[in-house]
Amino acid sequence: MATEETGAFDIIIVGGGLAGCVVASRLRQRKPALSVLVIEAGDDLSENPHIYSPHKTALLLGSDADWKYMSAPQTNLNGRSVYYQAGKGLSGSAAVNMGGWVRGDAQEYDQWADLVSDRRWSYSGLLPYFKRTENYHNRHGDREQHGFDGPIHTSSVSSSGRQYPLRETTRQAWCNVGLKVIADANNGRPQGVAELVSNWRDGRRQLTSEVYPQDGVKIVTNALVQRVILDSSQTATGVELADGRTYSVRSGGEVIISAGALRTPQILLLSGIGDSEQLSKHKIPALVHLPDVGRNFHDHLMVFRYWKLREPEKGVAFGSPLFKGPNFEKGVPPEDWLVTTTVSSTGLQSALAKDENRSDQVDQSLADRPHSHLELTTIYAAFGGELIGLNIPVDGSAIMNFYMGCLPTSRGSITLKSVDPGDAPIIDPNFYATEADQFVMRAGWRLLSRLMLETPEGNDLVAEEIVPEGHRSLESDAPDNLIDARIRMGGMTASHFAGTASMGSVVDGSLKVRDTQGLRVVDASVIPIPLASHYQVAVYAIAEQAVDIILQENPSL
Ligand SMILES: Cc1cc2nc3c(=O)[nH]c(=O)nc-3n(C[C@H](O)[C@H](O)[C@H](O)COP(=O)(O)OP(=O)(O)OC[C@H]3O[C@@H](n4cnc5c(N)ncnc54)[C@H](O)[C@@H]3O)c2cc1C
Repeated sequence: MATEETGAFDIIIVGGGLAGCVVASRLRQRKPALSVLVIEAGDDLSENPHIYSPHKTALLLGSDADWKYMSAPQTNLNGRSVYYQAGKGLSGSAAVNMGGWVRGDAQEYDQWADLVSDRRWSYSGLLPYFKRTENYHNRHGDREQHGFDGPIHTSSVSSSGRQYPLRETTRQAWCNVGLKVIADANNGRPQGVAELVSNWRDGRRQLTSEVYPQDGVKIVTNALVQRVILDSSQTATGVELADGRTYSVRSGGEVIISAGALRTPQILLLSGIGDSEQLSKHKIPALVHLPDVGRNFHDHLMVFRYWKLREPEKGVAFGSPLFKGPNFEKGVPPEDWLVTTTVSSTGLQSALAKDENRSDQVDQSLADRPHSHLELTTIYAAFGGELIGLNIPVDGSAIMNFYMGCLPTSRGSITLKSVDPGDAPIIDPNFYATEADQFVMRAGWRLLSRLMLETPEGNDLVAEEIVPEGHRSLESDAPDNLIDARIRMGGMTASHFAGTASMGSVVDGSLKVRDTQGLRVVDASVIPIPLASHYQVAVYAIAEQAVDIILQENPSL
């Protein structure tokens, strides 16, 4: 039975994740008189013993701080379902993430702004907000590009004092495959070999709910929001929880959905906002027909490869008793360089042309200049091999590569499984569905083969590739079908899910849900196209800009 909680708030935020905590904090800092309510499905995670330490991050997988989703079977990944970790609790996925601080390439932000005809979302439009979040580790860094008094302290491998034995070897190997070292990849021009930057601060996670103080914000945890309540003029008047409790916003106030890209579309749909056909299938009254809710789901597909070291006794990888010391506790994963690069434009053009025969939504501009299509790294550890049937001992005898396609053209969806908000939605990233994505991922595979098998440094370092049963090591000239087989076998999410309440179709440039009043979405759902970034940086900036927009555009607050 519905029970109404007393008092009407100025602002109700659904989801106390990364974006929700930023918006709540900044609104109260700017206007202390505002009454702000945050409703979060999970716990306050600040007491969780595994949250703060980089080396305990792996223990959060499958814990109470993880929603523990499985995707729909992926046709193009051998029918496998992919595990989707997502943060559940205050600070959301920022409480469980790896801490990579990767702003991405200005080109995609500019394309986003073009798509929605709103320069606020271009790279230069977002730059003040990237800077507002950031407390950049290099005091001599570029002041045009970096912030030095924001709440999030960044650190690079060297600024944190980490010293890995393979630093010079891996740097040289990347140079030998034709890539250049750059001093700063977080200035909108990331292509090259750059030191990994993260937001571990002296080896400790900066929990969003702490570094963005929640003073004066009313926070309700362990409370699952079922739907937004709309009145007859489609104005948001409050929210209803799965247990029947309701909370109201005062006239002129706002409901902000910040439940993340997997759950925000579910809440919209359960509120009667979405594709009327899907809503009628679930007998939900269709209040606002917005067919794109839950569509345009994009995510980065990532793949690991493993290498047996020639001289494991040298202690260059995690697991060896020689690989230790406080420097190794200041961040994860153990690696020096993050590499961003493009692919051959002629190859990509012909892949895009093949896709065009099947769909009219192919973005040919992806091949018109050198976009940041690939991100790659060498990690001085070997984990996650079980996924492809490998049992690699954690004894320092192996290292691995990670790589991901940054600008996928495959699009998936989030749809309702049922009307029960406790049921996870159907998560279908539709990975590896296009020729363009296959071309890019094969190019990444081949680049790693060159790096590890065809450079002097790789040859000195590596005895052989550790391959799943029935497969062989694949050199850079291996045929497409053999590379595909390995990608289909091991591909998984890089946890950069977005796009399910996209700007331009579901929300407008001011983050307002179309054809409604007093309702916005502020989280990764609004990102309309893939970015060559790790999304926490983008979401911090989106949330910071959202606060300016809300306060500028809503005179009643
Ligand atoms: C395992 C993992 C590793 C990652 N690594 C990195 C990285 O190294 N670098 C990087 O930049 N990015 C990384 N990311 C991505 C980054 O953390 C996310 O993009 C970012 O947190 C998204 O912010 P958000 O506000 O959209 O959603 P979230 O931070 O996920 O917040 C959503 C919140 O809403 C809550 N919620 C959901 N449904 C409801 C409901 N019905 N009622 C009430 N509350 C609800 C959730 O519990 C959650 O707290 C990673 C993500 C994951 C999952």
